[in-house]
Amino acid sequence: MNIGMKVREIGTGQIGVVEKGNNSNGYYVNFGSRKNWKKGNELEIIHNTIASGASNSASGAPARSNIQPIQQQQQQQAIPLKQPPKPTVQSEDPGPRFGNFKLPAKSSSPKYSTLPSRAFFEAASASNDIGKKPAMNGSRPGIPNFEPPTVNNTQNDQISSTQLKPTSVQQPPPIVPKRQPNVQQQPPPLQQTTQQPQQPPPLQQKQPPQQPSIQTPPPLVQKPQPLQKPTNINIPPQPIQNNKVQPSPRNEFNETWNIDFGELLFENEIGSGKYGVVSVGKWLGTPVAIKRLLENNDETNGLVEREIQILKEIRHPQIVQFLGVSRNTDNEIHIITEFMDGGDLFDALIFGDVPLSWKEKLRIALDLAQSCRYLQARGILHRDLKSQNVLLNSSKRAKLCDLGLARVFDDRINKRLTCVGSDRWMAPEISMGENYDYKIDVFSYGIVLVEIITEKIPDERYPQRAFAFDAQAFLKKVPADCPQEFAKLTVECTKTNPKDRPSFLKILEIVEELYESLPEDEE
Ligand SMILES: Nc1ncnc2c1ncn2[C@@H]1O[C@H](COP(=O)(O)OP(=O)(O)OP(=O)(O)O)[C@@H](O)[C@H]1O
Repeated sequence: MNIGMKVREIGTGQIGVVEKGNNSNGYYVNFGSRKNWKKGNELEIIHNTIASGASNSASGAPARSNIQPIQQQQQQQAIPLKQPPKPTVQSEDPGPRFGNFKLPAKSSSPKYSTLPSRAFFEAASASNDIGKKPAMNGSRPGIPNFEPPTVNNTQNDQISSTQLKPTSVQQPPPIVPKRQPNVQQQPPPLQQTTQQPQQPPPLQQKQPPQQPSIQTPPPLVQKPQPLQKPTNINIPPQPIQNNKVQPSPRNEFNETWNIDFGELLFENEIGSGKYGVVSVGKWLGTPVAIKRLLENNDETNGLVEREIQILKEIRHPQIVQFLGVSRNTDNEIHIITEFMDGGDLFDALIFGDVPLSWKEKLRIALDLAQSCRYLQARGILHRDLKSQNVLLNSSKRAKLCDLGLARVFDDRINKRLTCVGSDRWMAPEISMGENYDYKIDVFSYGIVLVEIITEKIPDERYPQRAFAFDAQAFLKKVPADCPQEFAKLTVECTKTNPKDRPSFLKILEIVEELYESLPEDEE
C-alpha cells in the first residue's frame, strides 16, 4: 500500500477509523485491529495499524500518519461530547465500490464488534445500578396479543447525565412461543400409552445448569399434541447394556431436527461470529450454511436444545430457514440453515460492488419489517437485529437470520455483561438496564435503516446521553436523494422512549407505501 493513496473513510468504530481505499492491487479495508473477511471476496486486511501505529499490516502497508493510538481514542470516547463531530467524507470513488477481496487465513474473529464497549461498562458500573440486569423471574406477557409489561421509561431524547439511574425494573419479557401449553390438556406421557417393554423412555428435557431467571420456553413435551401417535417411530432402537439405555448424542436434540453428519459436505468457510464459524456446504446435495459452534458443553447443549424448540416454530419467507442440527465425531454442534448466496447486508452496504438503489433498499427494509412483524405477532424478541444478521440472496431480497441463537447464548452473557445484543444497535432501555419489550427490536430496526440510508457503520452512543440516538447527526448524513419519509421513519424508530416508536405494523404500512411509490429500477 502506498502512502498517499486515495483513502475513503467509511465509518468510525470503537477502536478506530474504518476506511477503504485502493492501490494498484485493488482495494483494502481497515477495521483497526479487527478483520473482515467474506467468502468469494478477496479482502486484504490491514489490522492492528491503529493499535501499533506502525506498519504491521498483512500487506506490509505503513500505518496512516493520522491514525491515533487506541489509548488516545479511548480517552476521547470517555468525553465524547467534547469531540468535534467527524466530518462526513463523501465518496470520491466513482468506480466499483469494492473490488478484489481475498479471504485471509482462517480466523474466528468477528468482523465487527458485537459486544458492549468498554466505555459502556465502565460508565455503567460507575453509576450504581446502571446496566444492571433487570430481574427476570416474573410471569410472561400475555401470549396471544403480545403485551409486554409496562415500560417505565420516562426519559426523553434530551436526558441529562444526572438522570442515568434506571427506574425500578419490572421483568423483561422472555422470548417465548406464542402459545402457552395448557399442562392439564397434555396427552399422557409416551410410556403410559405404549405397552412395548423395549420402547426407550421418552427423551428427557435437558435443563441447562443455573439458568438465569428468564423463564425458558416450554419444553417440547409440554405442548398439546392430541394427534400424536402413541409410539414414536422416529426413535431408533437403543443398545441396552447393563439394563440401561445408552444415550446417543443424537437424542439430545429433537430427533426430527437431527441431521446425520455424514450427509453434510463442507465447502468454504464464509464467516464467523461470537459463537461459531459458518461454512457453506451441501446437505444431501443441497446448498446449506453450516455453523459450527465454538463451544460444546452441557450448558450449550441445553441452550441449543431449548433454542430449537423456538426455531422449529418459525416459518416465514423472510426468515432464514433453520434445517436441523448435526454433530461430528468430536461431538461438535453444527447448526444447519438455508444458504443465502448474496452475503449479508452489512457487506452489501459497506463493501458492495454495485450500490443498492433506493428501490432495492426499500425492498430490503420491507422484507425486514415483514419478518419483524411476524416475530412480534409470535411474541418473540430477536434482540440482535443488525445488518450482519440480514442476509441477501442474489436478487437482493432479504431474510433475517441468527434468530434466537444469539438470545440463547446471550442468556449466559446476561449474567456476565448485563445486557444483550450488539451495542450500536442496542436500544437505550437495554443499555440502561430498564424493562423492555418488542420495541427494542423497533429501535434496532431503525439503526439498520440508518445503515441502509447512510451506508455507514452506525455511530456509537454514550452513557452520558443515556445511549440516545443522535437524530441530528444522522440527518446530516442522509443523502439528498433519499426519500424523505424513509429518513423520517428512521428517526421515529430510534426514539429513546419506546412508546414514541412505531409498531412494526405501522412500520410495515409506511415502508410498503414508500416502496410502491418508487418506480421500478431500470435494467
Ligand atoms: N445462512 C447463511 N447463508 C449465508 N451466509 C451466512 C449464513 N449464516 C451466516 N452467514 C454468514 O456468516 C457470517 C457470520 O455469521 P454468524 O451468525 O456466525 O455471525 P454474526 O451474525 O455476523 O455475528 P454474531 O453471531 O457474533 O452476532 C454472517 O455475517 C454471514 O455473512
